[in-house]
Amino acid sequence: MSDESRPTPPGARTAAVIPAAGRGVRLGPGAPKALRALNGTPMLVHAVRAMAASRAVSLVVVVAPPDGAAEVKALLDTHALPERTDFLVVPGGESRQESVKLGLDALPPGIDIVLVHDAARPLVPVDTVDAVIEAVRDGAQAVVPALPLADTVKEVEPATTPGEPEPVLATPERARLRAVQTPQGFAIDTLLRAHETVTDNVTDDASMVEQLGLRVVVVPGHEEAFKVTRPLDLVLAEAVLARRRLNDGF
Ligand SMILES: Nc1ccn([C@@H]2O[C@H](COP(=O)(O)OP(=O)(O)OP(=O)(O)O)[C@@H](O)[C@H]2O)c(=O)n1
Ligand SMILES: C[C@](O)(CO)[C@H](O)COP(=O)(O)O
Repeated sequence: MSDESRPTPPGARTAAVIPAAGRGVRLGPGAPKALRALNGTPMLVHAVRAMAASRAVSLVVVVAPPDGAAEVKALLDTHALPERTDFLVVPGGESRQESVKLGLDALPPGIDIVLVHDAARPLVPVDTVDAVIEAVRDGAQAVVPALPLADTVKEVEPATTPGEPEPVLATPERARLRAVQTPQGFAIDTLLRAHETVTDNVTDDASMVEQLGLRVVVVPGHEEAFKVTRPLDLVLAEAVLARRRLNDGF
C-alpha cells in the first residue's frame, strides 16, 4: 500500500484545532470575531459545539486571541459542552498559520487524525465533519470539504491604487473550481510535517500539504459551513440559526 493511502486503525483518536485568534477586521469594529455573538451565543461556542457534535472528536483545542486565553477558557466553562469531549485553550499568533501551529503544538501524544476548523465557520453541520473524518479514516492524508462556485472567477492583475480598473488575465474553467471550507482533516503526521516544512504564507492548511507534493482530496461541503467574514454574513448566520430552531420545533 502506498504511503498516500493508509487507513487509520479502528479506534483512531481524532482532535480538532480551532483557530480563533483573528481580529475580524473585515467584520468591522468590535470584539475579536470569534467572541461576537450569534443569537446571543459567542461564535466560538457554536464552532466548538459543531466539532464536539461529532462522536469521533475526543479533544478540541481552541486557539484564542493572544491575550485572551483566560477569557476564552472562562467562556467555555460557562457554556454547556458535551462531556465526552476534552477542551484545551492556548494563545494564538499573528497569522492563521501561526495560530494553527500553536494549536498543533498543544496536542497530546496518541492523536491519529486532526481537523482544523475556523471559528469563523460556526454552523458547519455534523454530517460534513463526519464525512471529512471518514475520508481520512479511509486512507486519505488530507481532506477538504468544498462546494462548486456560483460565480464566474477572473484572474486579474491586482490594482496598485484602490478603485482602479484591474486588467483581466484569465478566466479559469468554473466547472473545475471549488470553494474550500473547513474542517479540513489530516493524518496527524502529514499536517505536522507540513507545518514544520512550509514557511510560505498560505491561506489554508491543505495547501501546505499540497506543497509537500502529497495528494489532497475534496469531499462535498455544505452551504451552512460558510465563513463569517463581512457584516452581511452575520445576518445569514442568524437566519440559519432561526431556521434550525423552527425546524427543531422550539
Ligand atoms: N492570527 C490569526 C488570524 C486568524 N485566525 C483564525 O482563522 C480563521 C479564519 O480567519 P478569518 O476569517 O480571516 O478571520 P480574521 O483573521 O479574524 O478576519 P479578518 O481577516 O477580517 O481580520 C478565524 O477563525 C480566525 O479567528 C487565527 O486563529 N489567528
Ligand atoms: C481556511 C479557509 O477558511 C478555507 O476557505 C480560508 O482560506 C481562510 O481564509 P481567511 O482569509 O483566513 O479567512
